Amino acid sequence: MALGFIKKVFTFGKNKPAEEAPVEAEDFASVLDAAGQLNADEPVEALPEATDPITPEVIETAGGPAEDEPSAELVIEAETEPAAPAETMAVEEVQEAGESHRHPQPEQPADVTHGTLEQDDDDTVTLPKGFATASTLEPEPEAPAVRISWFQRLRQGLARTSSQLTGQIAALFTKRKLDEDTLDELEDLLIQADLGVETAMRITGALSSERYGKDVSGEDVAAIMASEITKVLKPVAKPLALDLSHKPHVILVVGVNGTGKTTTIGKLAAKLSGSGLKVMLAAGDTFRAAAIEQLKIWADRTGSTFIGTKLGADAAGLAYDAFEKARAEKSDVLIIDTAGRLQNKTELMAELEKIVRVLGKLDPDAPHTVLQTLDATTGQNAMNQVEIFRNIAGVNGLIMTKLDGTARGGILVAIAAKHKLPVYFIGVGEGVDDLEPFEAEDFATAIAGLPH
Ligand SMILES: Nc1nc2c(ncn2[C@@H]2O[C@H](COP(=O)(O)OP(=O)(O)OP(=O)(O)O)[C@@H](O)[C@H]2O)c(=O)[nH]1
Repeated sequence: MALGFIKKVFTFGKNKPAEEAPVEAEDFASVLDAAGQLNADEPVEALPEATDPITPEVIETAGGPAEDEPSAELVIEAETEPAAPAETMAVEEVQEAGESHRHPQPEQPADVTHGTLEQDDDDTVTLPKGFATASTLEPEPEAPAVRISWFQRLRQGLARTSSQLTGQIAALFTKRKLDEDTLDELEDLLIQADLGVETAMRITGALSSERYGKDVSGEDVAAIMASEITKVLKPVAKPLALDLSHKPHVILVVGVNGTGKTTTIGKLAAKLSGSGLKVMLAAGDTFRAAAIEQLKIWADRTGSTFIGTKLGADAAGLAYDAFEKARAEKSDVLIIDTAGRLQNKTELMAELEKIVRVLGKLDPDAPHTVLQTLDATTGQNAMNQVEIFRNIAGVNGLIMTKLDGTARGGILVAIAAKHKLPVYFIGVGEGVDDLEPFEAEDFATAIAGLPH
């Protein structure tokens, strides 16, 4: 099916199996330390300066309201389990030496099927698990070994959040009948765990209607909590829909500095390029040399094309140049990194608005996805950040990072309840494969400390 005639849409997520790595581990080792971070001693080649395609003083409203639902024409098709990006293996190898918290890529069962996407030149692209093309609504086949392995990692990541919560709940419900006092105390606990007032009330309401006046155990509460949290999360747990008829589908990544933008872009690029898609990464955070260099390293290690500019250059100009270059080179996906200096909100707003506006000059629908990264460890701040970036840049999807090792994972539930924006992926580590599609039930079960 030629892309020129049929709008190809596929969705994106889930883990991939490991396979051969054509890139040598030492290629990464030379520029990255064991945590996958930039080795400052390693030089990065000089970058061309971007031109400014528009006059900066004309500031229009950017983005528009965030969309809660992807377009109805985004249809999902059966998919197959793809080959893992080569970089995944190489990074694992690099990490083996020094990082005990890294998890090996799970073994892929032999019977997992593959998603394919025919390109213009009749080449067939094998999509990673979690991607789909447009001609079928078939659910993706289960891959039990991968799911179990992923759930264990998720539980491990959310252990601090769940053990704090379940420990307090268990203490509260030791030999107590469910009455108004215990319900009030439970509500306070749930709110303190960052789950949000709305979800806390949902849980106590459900518990009250099922068990009022009866003996209640911590396990009973956990089961009801998991069920109610699943209901809150299900509507936002969506795959990232890519419309490849755009060539490139432009993803603008926004968020406060340090929330994991660059790392997440690298992880996404690894998934996409690993499935055979042509990916370009644009270093739109022109304020920090390290951010530019870090993105270049991610481009190299994921086999993506890199475009950057000089420090302090116009980010919108870079975005414009990147879009033109990605188009000329027929890239499938262009991912643009941005600065996230909330310290100067006016400047940040002007910059992001301008990026959105110049991209719109080349394609009125661009950026096709505006993705915000949120750092789970910041708790309620993450909630406020969605408010801000949604207004500034028209955020229409979220990725929550650093869910590993935080006691504040509950904030994802509060954000889902309030903003109702799709949550595409969650980050549970710094490694290239530590990004997983967001699954409502898995997350709710893990946070409630229940077995899968
Ligand atoms: N533990 C953990 N660390 C993460 C995760 N995602 C990103 N990080 C780390 O968070 C730090 C900041 O990540 P960056 O990708 O540089 O964040 P950024 O938003 O691009 O920040 P700036 O470059 O300052 O704009 C790095 O040390 C990452 O390795 C995650 O899911 N878990």
